[in-house]
Amino acid sequence: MEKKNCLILALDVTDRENALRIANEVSEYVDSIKVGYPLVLGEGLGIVKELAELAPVIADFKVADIPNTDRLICEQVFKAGADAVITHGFTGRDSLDSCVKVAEEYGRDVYVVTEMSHPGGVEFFRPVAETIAQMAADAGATGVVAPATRPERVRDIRKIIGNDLHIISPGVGAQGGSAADVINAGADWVIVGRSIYNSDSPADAAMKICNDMKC
Ligand SMILES: O=C1C[C@H](C(=O)O)N([C@@H]2O[C@H](COP(=O)(O)O)[C@@H](O)[C@H]2O)C(=O)N1
Repeated sequence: MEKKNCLILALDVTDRENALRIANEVSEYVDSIKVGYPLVLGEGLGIVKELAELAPVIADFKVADIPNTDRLICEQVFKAGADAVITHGFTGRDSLDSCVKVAEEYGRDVYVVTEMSHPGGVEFFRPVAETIAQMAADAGATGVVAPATRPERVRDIRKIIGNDLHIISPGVGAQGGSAADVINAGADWVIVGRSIYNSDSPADAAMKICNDMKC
């Protein structure tokens, strides 16, 4: 993913028409579009290829199964046209290796969740987030997901993974995180959904976030 504006749109709408409208409106401001279960369950995996015409697509399926099932999921994700996949790390090194292997076969990217951004993210992820981050680095993942709601955790995780891996950071706006603060803490991109797609002007909302970050 080329870094231009440091902004990833989390397109968590559930209908194709709205998704394509918003994606077209903000495409000049976003480096990537993250698509997850809400849109894919609503419209099918075909939406990935349509959106990939506008920007690289990150498939956020939080892949978290045994290695063989992870392999099958990642193969479908990349065949559908996604440039990257988001996986969990708590399922262990063998499952992550399976995702990374498929990504390497397709020349695509893998991002690993370390600590989630919502309040519950500290209950079980907090104690293992650094271990998962180190595993992601050791396994050759492209990067990790770390919480914009806790910029200090992004600093901690950056110390673990060094500067070779990317940090993509959700939790800006609707969850209370600041785009500028988390970029200053070491994130490479922020992931923003509701503050953009629920705005009366998604393009203006995206532009303002980009201006705030000055990345
Ligand atoms: O810890 C995580 C992991 C996960 C992710 O990015 O992998 N996300 C996703 O990031 C987006 C934030 O949306 P909004 O809150 O701006 O509307 C949503 O698509 C969430 O599913 C998090 O919010 N926190």
